Amino acid sequence: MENANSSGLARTKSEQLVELVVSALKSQSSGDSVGVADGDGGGGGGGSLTRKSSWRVMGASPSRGGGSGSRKTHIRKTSSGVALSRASSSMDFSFSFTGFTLPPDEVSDSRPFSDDDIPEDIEAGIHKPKFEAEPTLPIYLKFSDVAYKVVIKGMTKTEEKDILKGITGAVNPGEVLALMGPSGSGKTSLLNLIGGRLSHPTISGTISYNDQPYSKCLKSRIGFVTQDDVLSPHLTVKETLTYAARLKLPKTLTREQKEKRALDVIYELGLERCQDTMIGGSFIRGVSGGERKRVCVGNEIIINPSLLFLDEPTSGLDSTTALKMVQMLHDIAEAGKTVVTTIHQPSSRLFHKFDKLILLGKGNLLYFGKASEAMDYFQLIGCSPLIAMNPAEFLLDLANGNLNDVSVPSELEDKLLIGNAEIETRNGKPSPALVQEYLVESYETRVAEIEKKRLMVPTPLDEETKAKVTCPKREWGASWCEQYSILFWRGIKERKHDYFSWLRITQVLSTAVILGLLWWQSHANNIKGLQDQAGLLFFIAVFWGFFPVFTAIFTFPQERAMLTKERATDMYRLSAYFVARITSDLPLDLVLPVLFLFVVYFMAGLRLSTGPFFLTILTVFLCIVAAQGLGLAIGATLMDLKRATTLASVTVMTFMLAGGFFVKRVPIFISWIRYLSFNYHTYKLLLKVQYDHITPSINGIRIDSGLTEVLALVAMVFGYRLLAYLSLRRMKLQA
Ligand SMILES: Nc1ncnc2c1ncn2[C@@H]1O[C@H](COP(=O)(O)OP(=O)(O)OP(=O)(O)O)[C@@H](O)[C@H]1O
Repeated sequence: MENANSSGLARTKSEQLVELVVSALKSQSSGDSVGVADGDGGGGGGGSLTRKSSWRVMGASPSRGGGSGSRKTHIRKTSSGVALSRASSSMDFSFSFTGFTLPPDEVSDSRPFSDDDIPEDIEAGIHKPKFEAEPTLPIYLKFSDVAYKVVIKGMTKTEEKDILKGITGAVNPGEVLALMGPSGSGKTSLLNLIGGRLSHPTISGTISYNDQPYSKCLKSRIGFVTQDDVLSPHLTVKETLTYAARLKLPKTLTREQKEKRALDVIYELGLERCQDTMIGGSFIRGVSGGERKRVCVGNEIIINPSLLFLDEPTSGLDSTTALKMVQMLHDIAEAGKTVVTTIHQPSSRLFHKFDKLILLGKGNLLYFGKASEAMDYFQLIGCSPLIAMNPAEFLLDLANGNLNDVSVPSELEDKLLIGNAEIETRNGKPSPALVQEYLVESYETRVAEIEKKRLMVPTPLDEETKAKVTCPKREWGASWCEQYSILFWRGIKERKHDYFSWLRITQVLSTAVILGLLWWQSHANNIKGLQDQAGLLFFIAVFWGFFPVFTAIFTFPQERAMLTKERATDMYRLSAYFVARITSDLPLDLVLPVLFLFVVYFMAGLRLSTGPFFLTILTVFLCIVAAQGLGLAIGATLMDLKRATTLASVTVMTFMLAGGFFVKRVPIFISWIRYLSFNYHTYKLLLKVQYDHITPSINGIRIDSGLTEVLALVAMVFGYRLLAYLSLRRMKLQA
């Protein structure tokens, strides 16, 4: 093993410190981080951040990038202590809110990277200049007797289901609270409730933040990492975090400071090597699962939150990566944050990283207290493992009511002796329901009251600090114009892949060539030729009415999860998002029709003059933008792709039939429908552009000034979009 002394780069700090670290390394056989307190640093109980120096001493392997077999020693000093880790075997990233540090030079290599890779700059032992992070408000979270039920409407009857039944708990700054329990026990519901994400008339109990109720301004102090990683697949790690920083961080910071904060987070989370790699998704190879999770965490910690909630941050990760993740949460808490996380089946090493634990079973509270004391508590009530067991496995077995390899409490044994078949399972153990009942009762009689009394003790903060969790109005990180500009460019980056896909270009160009060949050098100098060309113009009006509708209906249903997540943290105004979304589509949407018309116009020999050519392009643009509006409105109103595509196909077909080409004599009671059809207005405008110098009417359609058609299309452009916007607003209220 190499140690710090072997690195020439590490000799810039005092020999004493290096010795201290080396001895710590020797004593550390597990590979976990070792923190050596320097003064009163470590705990973070008070929660406020102090300015700290931050430097790292790295025992680098001789070659940058490191041989696969080499072990690397990481030493980090902060004023709160010296942190050391051996990255090859364990932690290759750690979090320190002891002050953001300058990131290394950008690493050009963007290959997908393994979680075990060690960032080159860390190996090189570059000294990081200190960064001043604003201290965060310490938040004491308490919740008492929290209950939540839902009404489930069945085919025949409606019944109430208790999701949470009187849950009590608390977590302080500097602590990590783990919510554990079997699947469906209510962990996510509890997390959403205490994270201010769930409001429902059936919720009862009290939840307080520094003894104050939830207020909207807490949103900017809370980070919430959801179970599903909602990220844009086409953005790189760096882009994702930079956009988040620019939108979320306060207006008082400059753009450069915000971008630097994003780089600091990348550095703190050990994401340097993949910062230029796309996030990826189902169809695009991107970063690894562990990196993805870290990006999600980065997205939330970028605002330097006081309270961090995480829903299953370790799900889908291997045990080493999961341990790194939990170690990181531990580091975040140590910097004075309050961390609450749900966890499924932690390894025993991971279990011991939690300060407090809540064990849930079918919505009941089975244990709340120090994680380290959970085993003692269950031993006290007569449930001890009979074989060596991972504590988490033991607790989950209990929460499931499974007493295999666990001693049966005497109280339950007595009940079994009475010989009631309903309470006994085949292997002679008490039934899960009976075990659950016993555990709930034991907790209620032995612990619950004491814990509730403890919660009554006021938070150790002065009134002014406590009041900081309430505020009259919310603050945006950026002005409306900045939000618009950031979201506009983000939209362009996200979707440029879709728009310029070769498939789409081939589709449009091949249609154009086929049309050009079918109408090759057609002439409008006789009635038959005129009618033929009118057919082509009608097809153009239908083609460019059809495509935009069917691409636009996907817009909001596909972005719903992202929009809900980002709006939940007040990242931007809905209006800024909406305007950015619809305008960022425009330049890209207008390129393809220009290509299309260049091919068709000249191959088909339409009116060869500059004015009509550009007016044709303008007419098609107007048609596209109006049709897009319809697609956006349908998508935003229904928010369900199946229903949206069904409605869109019926509407588009109706508009096409009412477009004035197929039926000339429409019954009066239904003839109004043509005025709703953008195909009709586009067709009329195209006829005007091509033939107003030849004839006053074609196929029974009168050619007039064209003003009505332009006004109708403009009204559709704005009207449909307004409808879409209002539907999104309504969706937000429901979310
Ligand atoms: N809105 C709801 N309507 C109906 N049932 C609900 C609702 N919300 C939660 N539930 C039910 O409540 C129970 C707890 O759900 P929750 O998601 O909180 O569990 P969990 O412990 O987080 O599960 P997992 O570990 O599988 O994610 C589940 O049985 C779930 O089906």
